[in-house]
Amino acid sequence: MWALLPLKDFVQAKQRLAGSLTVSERRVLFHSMVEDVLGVVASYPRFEQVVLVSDDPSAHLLAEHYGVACWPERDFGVRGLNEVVGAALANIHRVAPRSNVMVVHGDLPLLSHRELDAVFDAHAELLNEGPSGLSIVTDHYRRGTNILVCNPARMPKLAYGQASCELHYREAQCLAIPVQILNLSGIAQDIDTSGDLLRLLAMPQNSTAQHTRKFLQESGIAQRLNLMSGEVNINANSTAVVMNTQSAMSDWSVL
Ligand SMILES: Nc1nc2c(ncn2[C@@H]2O[C@H](COP(=O)(O)OP(=O)(O)OP(=O)(O)O)[C@@H](O)[C@H]2O)c(=O)[nH]1
Ligand SMILES: O=C(O)[C@H](O)COP(=O)(O)O
Repeated sequence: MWALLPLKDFVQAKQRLAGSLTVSERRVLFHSMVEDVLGVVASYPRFEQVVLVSDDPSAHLLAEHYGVACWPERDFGVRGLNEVVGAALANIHRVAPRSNVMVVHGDLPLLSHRELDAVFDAHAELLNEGPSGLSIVTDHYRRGTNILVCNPARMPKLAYGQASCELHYREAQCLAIPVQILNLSGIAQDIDTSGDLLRLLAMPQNSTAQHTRKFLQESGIAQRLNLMSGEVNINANSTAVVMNTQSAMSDWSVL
């Protein structure tokens, strides 16, 4: 099994956090999450090869540091996550035609060897049904595809974006490729929004997400987000009071 990590330009990453984090905070946050993911993936003994696909110089430095490969995205001559992952899978198929590939996203700081074991074991079981299979590890909302395990020789058209879990699942079914959706709590917790960051910060500390937690604490982002979420609650409470007042007033007018 190969691991493939597509990483967009670090300054472009995590746009959905633009309302709460500055550009440079988003860049360092993404770097920290990628370090957490790479720490786990690069030391996982069941991967034959780990390869990043990115044009960002930071990705190339990280690859060197963790002793993994990094393919420049520009070499593929395509743009967009689906196209880049598709081209990289085709390349893996050329150099290692018998290998399956696990596509892992960079925003999964809670990834662990224990959960990778669970994905490997579940996928091996799926392959008892035939030579190809598709395993999707989805997110908390069962919408996204945080990890995809596939055989590049026989797989559905990639559909990362909105509701990709369902699209990947249905397309595999149409092509009669055995397919399964896996729920694993660490992998399910990708970091897209400030709510995701608050959930991560509220979790008991363990050996996962260490770079990410350290950055959030030392940068002051953790304190800032907690403060902001307190303010949101206060505002939500006052809105509730106003609504009660209004309904009380309408009761009065009815009387
Ligand atoms: N190499 C490469 N990786 C990509 C590209 N687009 C997304 N990715 C990576 O794919 C994974 C999922 O990314 P997205 O959810 O699309 O983007 P994101 O940066 O996590 O979040 P948003 O900017 O808020 O959408 C992350 O590891 C990204 O870095 C791309 O065009 N090229
Ligand atoms: O289709 C998907 O699952 C997304 O592109 C994955 O990434 P996100 O959950 O970070 O958006």
